[in-house]
Amino acid sequence: MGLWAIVPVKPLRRGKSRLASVLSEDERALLNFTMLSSTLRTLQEVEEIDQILVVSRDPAALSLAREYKARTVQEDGQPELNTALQRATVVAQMYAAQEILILPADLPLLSVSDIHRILQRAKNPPVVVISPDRRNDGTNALYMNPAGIIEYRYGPGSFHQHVEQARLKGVRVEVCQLSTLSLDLDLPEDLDLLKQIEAMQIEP
Ligand SMILES: Nc1nc2c(ncn2[C@@H]2O[C@H](COP(=O)(O)OP(=O)(O)OP(=O)(O)O)[C@@H](O)[C@H]2O)c(=O)[nH]1
Ligand SMILES: C=C(OP(=O)(O)O)C(=O)O
Repeated sequence: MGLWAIVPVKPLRRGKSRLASVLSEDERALLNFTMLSSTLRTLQEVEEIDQILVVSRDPAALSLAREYKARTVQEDGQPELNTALQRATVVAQMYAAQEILILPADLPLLSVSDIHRILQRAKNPPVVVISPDRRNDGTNALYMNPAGIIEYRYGPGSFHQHVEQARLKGVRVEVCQLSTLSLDLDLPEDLDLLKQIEAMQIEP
């Protein structure tokens, strides 16, 4: 069944640990909750997405996902992002998903138009579309058609790793640079940048 968007989420109280020097545990949990809600709201607005799937080991994250009519995959075993995504992809394939779009829950400026831009580049499969982070190091959005055509290589240098995976499989790669989607909140400097952007937007 069509296009599935998969959102991986760490336990809400544990995610964004690299912001611990500037945010308390409660603040990080609230930030994670807010960013997951906003990601799910944005995905719900994209008509082309047939199903949202959230993979997490946190019952609170999974329960929030269900409020947005998302399907859920409960993670178990050793926490590992690529394993979690692989498992979620197998579930999507069981429902005959043809296309997969992976979006982490830490993209505070993600918009519907970002997703449309990715989907515009996704014509004529087989194809992999990658939106890197602003450092051209990580992978902020990863689209593939058909589902499962490449293996997940999230972690340091994942942008180049995913490009390489696609090349190994002989699949066309589209790199989609989008300024809003390129900001993921990892480090205190990313939070500072977000605050600057938000301040600019509310000025007359
Ligand atoms: N389901 C699942 N999601 C994960 C896992 N690791 C990371 N994620 C999610 O994948 C996305 C990208 O992860 P990171 O940018 O490393 O975020 P993070 O792990 O919260 O950040 P740090 O704790 O600071 O390393 C975020 O939405 C995370 O919640 C995992 O083991 N399982
Ligand atoms: C795991 C990743 O996320 P980040 O770089 O945000 O930690 C990645 O982009 O591969």
